[in-house]
Amino acid sequence: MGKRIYLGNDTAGYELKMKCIEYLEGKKIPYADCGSENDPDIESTRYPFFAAKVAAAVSRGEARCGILICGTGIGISMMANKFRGVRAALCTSTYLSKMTRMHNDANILCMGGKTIGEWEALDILETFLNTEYDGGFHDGSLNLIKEAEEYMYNGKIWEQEARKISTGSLADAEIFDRSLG
Ligand SMILES: O=C(CO)[C@H](O)[C@H](O)COP(=O)(O)O
Repeated sequence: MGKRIYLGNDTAGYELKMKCIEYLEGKKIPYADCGSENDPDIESTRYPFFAAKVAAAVSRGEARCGILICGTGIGISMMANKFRGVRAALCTSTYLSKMTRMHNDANILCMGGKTIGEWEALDILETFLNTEYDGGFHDGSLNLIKEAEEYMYNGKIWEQEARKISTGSLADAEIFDRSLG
């Protein structure tokens, strides 16, 4: 069996996650449901726990990709992006879903259970799963993100390398330096 798609949600994302699971089952795509379950007897679940389960699996290379759903998709994407190697993208349209695969090689799709309808969400999901990363020019940008991760995790100085990757002029490099503070 190939790698599974990992799904996670909070209470507000539960219904849409179940629709995504129906879709995956219909297509016989293997998945792992990391919760939360919808238990009316407990208070609302907290999205960071479920984002962490999915993001850790993606970060370790155990998952094909992730799907995370909270009310808006915002909080759950914020948490997922704390994990090394995770590129979680909040998508509200099929266009964004296509672009984030082609340009960002996003490995977690985030959606808002309260902000989009079922059919739009499934179209976004299908596009996410069926769009390949373009590579080429975009590798340079992803390398900069990786360098920033090394800096955050290992304290490596990455500015010089980032400047080399930058194809811009000296003026661009100066703007880049300023943005690093
Ligand atoms: O969207 C979210 C985070 O970005 C959460 O789903 C939302 O904050 C949960 O709120 P509630 O428990 O009132 O549904």
